[in-house]
Order: sequence, then C-alpha cells, then structure tokens
Amino acid sequence: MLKVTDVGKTYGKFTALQDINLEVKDGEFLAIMGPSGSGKSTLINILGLLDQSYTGEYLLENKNYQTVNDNELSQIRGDQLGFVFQNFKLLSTYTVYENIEVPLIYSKKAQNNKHQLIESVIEKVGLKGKEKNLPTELSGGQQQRVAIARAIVNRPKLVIADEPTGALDSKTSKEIMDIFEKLNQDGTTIIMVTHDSEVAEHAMRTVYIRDGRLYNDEKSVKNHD
Ligand SMILES: Nc1ncnc2c1ncn2[C@@H]1O[C@H](COP(=O)(O)OP(=O)(O)OP(=O)(O)O)[C@@H](O)[C@H]1O
Repeated sequence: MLKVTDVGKTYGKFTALQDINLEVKDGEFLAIMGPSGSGKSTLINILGLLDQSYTGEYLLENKNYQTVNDNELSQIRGDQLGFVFQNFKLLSTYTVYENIEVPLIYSKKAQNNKHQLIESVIEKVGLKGKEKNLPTELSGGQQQRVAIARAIVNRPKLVIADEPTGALDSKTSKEIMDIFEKLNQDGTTIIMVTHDSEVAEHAMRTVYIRDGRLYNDEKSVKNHD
C-alpha cells in the first residue's frame, strides 16, 4: 500500500520528523502512538497527501506524489483516501445523508448507484433512520459514525484516522473501534493515530513516535529515553 523511506520534515529550524521508515501492506490496520507534539499529525499529513514538503521518499501504491499539482492531488485524496478526525468535521447545515454524499459529488469514479451506496454505508455504521437529521441532533458517537460513513462511501483503499475516539467516552470509543475493525476485515487498510493503548489494541500492529523518530516497539522507545 505505502512505503516511507528516510522521510524527514522540518519547520524552520525545528525538526518535526527524522529518518522515518515505514511500510504498510494492503489490508493492514496500523496504530501510531506517541505523546503530544511527537510528530504524529505531521506524519499522517504526509501519508494522506496533505503535505508535500518533506525530504526522503514516500510512495503510495508505488507512486510518488511529491510534485503532483494541487488539483490532481485533491482528486486522488478524494478517490483513494478516506479521512476521519477527532472533531468529526461534519458540515453543520447538511443532513447525515448529505454529509455522506459530499465525497461522491466531487469524485470522478463512476457511480451509477449513488443512493444505494449511501444507504449501504449508513447501514454499515448503524445510522439507519437518521438520514434526515442534522449533526447537531446526534451524539458524539453518532457524529463520528457519520464521519466514518463519509470516509468510506467512495470505497477508499486507505482510511486515515487522527484520534478518532479522542472526543468520545470509553463505551462509545469501543463501538467506534468495532466499526473500524469490521471495515478492516472487509479489506480496507487503516492507519490510526491514538493516545490510547486500549484503542491501539484493536490494530494489528502499533508503531511509536517519540521526538520525531519512529520505533517499532515500546521497548526500543524506552531504551532510547
Ligand atoms: N506549522 C508548524 N510550524 C511549526 N512547528 C510545527 C507546525 N506544525 C507542527 N509543528 C511542531 O511539530 C511538532 C510535531 O507536531 P504534530 O502536530 O505532528 O504532533 P502530534 O504528535 O500530532 O501532537 P498531538 O498529539 O498534540 O496532536 C510539534 O512540536 C509542533 O509544535
């Protein structure tokens, strides 16, 4: 799915990432853990094609997008990637159905069964009957379900989730993680940033970031400290 080789990122004199090497296979469910400010968002911004100013090489499906122009890049993001954020980022004046429809409007993928597609993801995330509700009429967990449905409606190869349970209580977090697990079982590759080791346990593999460096296990982070 993707391969990161010796990637580094600086903000002026500050080094946010260095010597990052990471390979994610098709169908994997990877958790990225690390303290606040360690570089997690910086890394997933690169993986999610939201940031092209880095050193080293990043290949997504064997393709380097570092010099691709913004228009083409947003098309690729829309067609191949799904994003889920901590604070849901739903459109507040759009209904549940309309929020989920948005990626399909911008997509160049052929969609001749749009309505069916939207209904099937609504069912998958357990929101049947809520199609006409506005986000403000839903609980946090339900809003995150809408965000997940929106992220997967285009059948992306890769879903990137940044602290998707960060704003949810532990019972709701578990329900959201069950949805991600099912999604992964259905073949979607998932990369998820989390502070929460219980959440990371749902992933197949966890990597750790500390001070802009990536470690494959917790022990090597501690040795480094
Ligand atoms: N635009 C920027 N300009 C300068 N420094 C930045 C910028 N964005 C991030 N940083 C710095 O880079 C480091 C890594 O930030 P990043 O947001 O990737 O951390 P994070 O691990 O995602 O943190 P959190 O868990 O709090 O979201 C931080 O020290 C941050 O202050």
